Amino acid sequence: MSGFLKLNGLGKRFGGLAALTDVTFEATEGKVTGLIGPNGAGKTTCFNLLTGTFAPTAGKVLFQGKDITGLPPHKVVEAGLARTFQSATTFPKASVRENIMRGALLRHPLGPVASILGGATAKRAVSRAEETVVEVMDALELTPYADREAGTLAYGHQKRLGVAIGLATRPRILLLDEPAAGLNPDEVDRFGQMLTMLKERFDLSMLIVEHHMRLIMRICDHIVVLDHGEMIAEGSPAEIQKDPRVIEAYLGGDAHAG
Ligand SMILES: Nc1ncnc2c1ncn2[C@@H]1O[C@H](COP(=O)(O)OP(=O)(O)OP(=O)(O)O)[C@@H](O)[C@H]1O
Repeated sequence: MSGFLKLNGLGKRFGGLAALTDVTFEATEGKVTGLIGPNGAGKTTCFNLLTGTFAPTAGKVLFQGKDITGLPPHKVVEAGLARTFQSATTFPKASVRENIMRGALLRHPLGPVASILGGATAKRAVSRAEETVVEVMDALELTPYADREAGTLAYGHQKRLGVAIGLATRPRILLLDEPAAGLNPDEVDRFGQMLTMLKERFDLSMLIVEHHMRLIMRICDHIVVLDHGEMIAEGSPAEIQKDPRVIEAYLGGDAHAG
């Protein structure tokens, strides 16, 4: 099976609850794929299966031809697939620069021997990571806040830091989990422009879970819709907007359309 990021018959049960059933789609290289659906549809579960937080109970995940099903999170990152988080900062007491540096060192960890002995390889890895941090801070307009404690940043900047940490792992595909949640409409628009710019600048593919429909419709090339753990539609933004099953899922549920 060829393809970029392929989910094949993916399923997850939590005890008696089928959180995800037989989900099959592909996120294409160089494109932005949206994953949408009402609350409880299974979007976060799907992300957790892709990033190694949980192992699926059925199906496979293939990334660039390699079976990454059930790999632990650090192996998934090494394979080139990174996620950002809904709550932005992992280390609120560390500076913005240090937080991003942790991301940069995740993809190419120094390893215990190199860390202890230092040496040319370790120095090269650190200087490569430092270059990445500078580039990522610049792209996300976080350079002025480099030395600020991450936990003291304004909310919108914390969201950007969440993206920056994922981006610093130099992924081939970035998974964004509700990156615009809690932003005001102007901030959402700016965020959308920023994501489009990041995609070009870092030659990225993206898979994005988001409730802000305007943002999704504007930036996605392809959209997959889940409802009650099952795929009910996929297609272009124009196709999805007029799909009767999608309209019914949203009108019948308690989703907020943003
Ligand atoms: N760790 C877990 N243990 C048990 N049930 C879970 C767990 N994680 C998710 N679920 C259940 O799986 C279903 C799908 O949840 P999930 O969080 O994936 O949906 P979602 O589409 O991301 O929702 P939202 O838009 O509200 O974030 C829900 O019924 C949820 O209660």
